[in-house]
Amino acid sequence: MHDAKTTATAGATDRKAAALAAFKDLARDPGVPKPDPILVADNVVRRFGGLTAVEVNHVEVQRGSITALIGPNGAGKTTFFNQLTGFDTADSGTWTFNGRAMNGVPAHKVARAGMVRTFQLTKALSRLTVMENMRLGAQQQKGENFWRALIPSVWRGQEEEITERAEELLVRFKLDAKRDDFAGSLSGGQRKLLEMARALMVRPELVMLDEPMAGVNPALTQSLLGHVKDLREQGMTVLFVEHDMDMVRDISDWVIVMAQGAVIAEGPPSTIMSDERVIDAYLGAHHDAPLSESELEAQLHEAEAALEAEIHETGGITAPEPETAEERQK
Ligand SMILES: Nc1ncnc2c1ncn2[C@@H]1O[C@H](COP(=O)(O)OP(=O)(O)OP(=O)(O)O)[C@@H](O)[C@H]1O
Repeated sequence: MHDAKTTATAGATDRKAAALAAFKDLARDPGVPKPDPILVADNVVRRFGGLTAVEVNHVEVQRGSITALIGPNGAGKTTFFNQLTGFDTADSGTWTFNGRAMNGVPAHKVARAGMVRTFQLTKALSRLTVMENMRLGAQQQKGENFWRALIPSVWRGQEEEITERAEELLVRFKLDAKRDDFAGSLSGGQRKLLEMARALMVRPELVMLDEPMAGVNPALTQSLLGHVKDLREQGMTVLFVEHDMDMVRDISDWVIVMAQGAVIAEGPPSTIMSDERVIDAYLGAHHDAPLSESELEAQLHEAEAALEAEIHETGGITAPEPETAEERQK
């Protein structure tokens, strides 16, 4: 039965309710099948020398949900993200996004297919302005099309569309006043917002966030949480890695737990931390000391160098490729 109140708030409540309904009767087993998975991974293995960083037998991510991926330090969460999004090459394994095989697909094509990620250490290039970072989000995630770039009327139209989309997102993320500031002048939290806004330039279906709350001061916490919930309200699927259990409890519909490279448990956020397998994994884990300022800075430089190399490969920040349904299928 629909009364006036439920109708008035239908947009927000329906999405959350639909996500929760999808998980309602699921077993709490690792790899449990979901009613409508957008992402399905099988036997994904990544080794570094003698260390097996990832060994995921089977996992599914439910479409339209906010799913948290948690686990102790070194569990393989970021490495697993890297495999799925084409930023690193798995030793073996297969995975599909919307039913389409994605293993071996390079990062910009993964993004073009509608699956984007953000980074633990934000990759916002500090020597580019906020707007330039946004424009780069459209181009860099989509790759270059040499022939289209030769037809000025085509790319001029796209340039306008890209600028318009960037402006719209900057307003939504309250970064429009910073449009012409260097990304390097932003606070940690503002960089996280920029990273999320930049990922949305390609209108993704699945947004993968790597520790969206790390380094964010409390003043921006609620705003970031709101933006993540908003992604689901707009029909996107969210998979995020996070250590902050308050955030996990607050926003996720379902939690997947990794330890020592494998998925060891799944369940609702309200009870997952009382699962014995999860307690054992956290108690048995080696706890790293938090990174020092200089270690964080060094990692940021490394991430920027990697991104700069990537930009160099894809050829700068001009002449982005158009986005059409036909192009996305390629
Ligand atoms: N490029 C690499 N070379 C060698 N070992 C690596 C590399 N990347 C990750 N590892 C190792 O793989 C394991 C998994 O690391 P990963 O960063 O994926 O874990 P995580 O769950 O994301 O951890 P955290 O929560 O601390 O970010 C760790 O033991 C890590 O040291």
